[in-house]
Parts: sequence; structure tokens; C-alpha cells
Amino acid sequence: MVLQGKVALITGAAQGLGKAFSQALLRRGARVVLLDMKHVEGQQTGQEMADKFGPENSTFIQCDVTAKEQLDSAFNKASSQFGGLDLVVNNAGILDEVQWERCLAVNLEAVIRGTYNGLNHMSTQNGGRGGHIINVASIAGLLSSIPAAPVYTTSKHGVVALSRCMGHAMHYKRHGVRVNALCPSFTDTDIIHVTEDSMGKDFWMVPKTVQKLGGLLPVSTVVEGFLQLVEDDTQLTGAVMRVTLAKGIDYKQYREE
Ligand SMILES: NC(=O)c1ccc[n+]([C@@H]2O[C@H](COP(=O)([O-])OP(=O)(O)OC[C@H]3O[C@@H](n4cnc5c(N)ncnc54)[C@H](O)[C@@H]3O)[C@@H](O)[C@H]2O)c1
Ligand SMILES: CCCCC[C@H](O)/C=C/C=C\C=C\C=C\[C@@H](O)[C@@H](O)CCCC(=O)O
Repeated sequence: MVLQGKVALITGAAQGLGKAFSQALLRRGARVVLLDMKHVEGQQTGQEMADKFGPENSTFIQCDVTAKEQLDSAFNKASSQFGGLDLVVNNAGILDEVQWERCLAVNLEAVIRGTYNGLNHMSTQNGGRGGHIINVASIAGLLSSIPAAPVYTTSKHGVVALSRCMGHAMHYKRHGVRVNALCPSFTDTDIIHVTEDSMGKDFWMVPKTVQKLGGLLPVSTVVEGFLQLVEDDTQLTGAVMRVTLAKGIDYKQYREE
């Protein structure tokens, strides 16, 4: 996808990976709608983007992705303000094994809704231009045993499965919308600063695992993978991109099913 003039909607864009993805898209001439439930941080990031790239090229909408009416309304607003959508990035996520229902609601249910909303808005069957949905999963969504984070891991496995199903050629032919999953390993953002309050007694395993894996990925490496996926012009769909310290950026290979 050539990004110049395209319209992107990104959830969880106030900070971390979502903010970095937004900035990378704006740099390439896309217009970006930033969604986040954090009002102060979101406004601040929105202002920063407006100052750098022009107020006409981005906007911040406060939105809790788990609230159906807020998410639907944010998609409608974004689409009417910018004249349709070309790219949806379902990125908002949390790591919470204590309030695990919330973890599933943010990381999985809202990504399902965001994927369906993206299809509704971009499908050529509904008068859309076609487009691309990128669901931010995690390398945790490809590993079979992460004992400290069972629900987070389950949610990310769900995101990978969802993206592979909705990225299938059958859906792509109907809608003209590609769906792919992005699976980074531990990256230098706030989500990994876990406590006993959010993770329970096994919280110490997170820094220990990071250490074992050789450290954190810089955000810039994940942005590099993200841009490769967005700018790919081979009609890649249903793909799962991994970003790890050990192997860099690659795609998980699946046998024909
Ligand atoms: N950092 C990592 O190690 C890592 C690795 C793999 C995948 N991921 C995934 O990347 C995504 C982005 O995370 P990050 O690392 O930038 O963390 P982060 O905590 O810095 O950012 C997450 C953002 O999501 C927002 N958010 C959370 N719940 C929300 C809700 N209900 N509605 C709207 N916004 C909400 C937060 O306010 C925050 O701005 C997440 O899906 C995360 O699971 C992160
Ligand atoms: C604990 C979950 C944190 C989630 C943050 C983010 O999404 C990144 C997750 C990435 C990978 C997690 C891997 C965890 C693996 C361990 O359980 C273990 O399998 C790794 C052992 C490494 C080793 O022994 O060398």
C-alpha cells in the first residue's frame, strides 16, 4: 500500500507501539485517527502529531475499545471526517492476569469488533475502497506455554487465529480487505512493567524472561516490521509476522490446510 493520502485508524495510540506506528504513517503522508481510552496522554500525543504533521492530518478520539458504542462511533467519526478508511490497526492491549476478564475484553473481543468494523467500513461490497487490517498480537500468541500469563497468551492466540481466518482468500475476495497479524516479542514499552497487582505472584517471571531472551526489542524494530507489512504490495493476507531479537523480522510458515 502506498501510504501517501491514505487514512488509518489506530487503537491504543496514545503511547508505546500505537504512538510509534501513528508517527511512522504520518511521516509517509498518511492521515491518522488516534484512538485511546487515556484522555490526557491521548490529547497530548494528538497535539504532538498535529504540531509535527499539520492539524488537518490527524485527530485524537477518546475511546474505550471495550465499549461497543464508543468503538462504533469512533469508526463512524473517523470515516466521515477523513472520507473513508484504508488501514485499521487493532493495537490496544493490556497485560492483566488478575482482572483477566478485562484482558480478554481488550485484547480479544475488541480486536474482533475492530476487525468487523474495519471490514464494514472498507469492504468493496459496502462501497469502500478495500484496505488492510493489522491486528497486533504477540509472539506469546504463537508459543504454547507461558505459565505467568495464561490469559494474555490465550487472548493473543485468539488474535492470531482471528487474523488467519479473516485474512483467508475467501474473505479477501468478498471484501478486498487484507487481514494480517503482527507478533512482536518483548518490546521496550510500558506494558511490560508489570506488578503483583496486575500479574499476581508470578509477576517476577516477566523481567526474568526478558533477561533470558537477551533483552528488549527497541520500538523502532517493531515499527520497521509494521511498515513492511503495511507497504507490502504482494496482496499478502492471513499472514503472521514475527519480530524477535533472535531472528529479526520474519513470517511464520504454516502448512497448507
Ligand atoms: N511491549 C511488548 O512487549 C509487546 C509485545 C508484543 C505485543 N505487544 C502488544 O502491542 C500492543 C501495544 O502495546 P504497547 O507495548 O505499546 O503497550 P502500552 O501499554 O505502552 O500501550 C497500550 C495502549 O493501549 C491503550 N489501551 C489499553 N486499554 C485500552 C482500551 N480499553 N481502550 C483503548 N485503549 C486502550 C493504553 O491506554 C495504551 O495507550 C498491545 O496489544 C500489546 O499486547 C506488546
Ligand atoms: C509474560 C507475557 C508478557 C507479554 C508481553 C509481550 O506480549 C511479549 C511476549 C513475548 C514473549 C514471551 C515469551 C515468554 C516465554 C517464556 O515462557 C519462556 O518460554 C521463554 C524461555 C526463554 C529461554 O529459556 O531462553
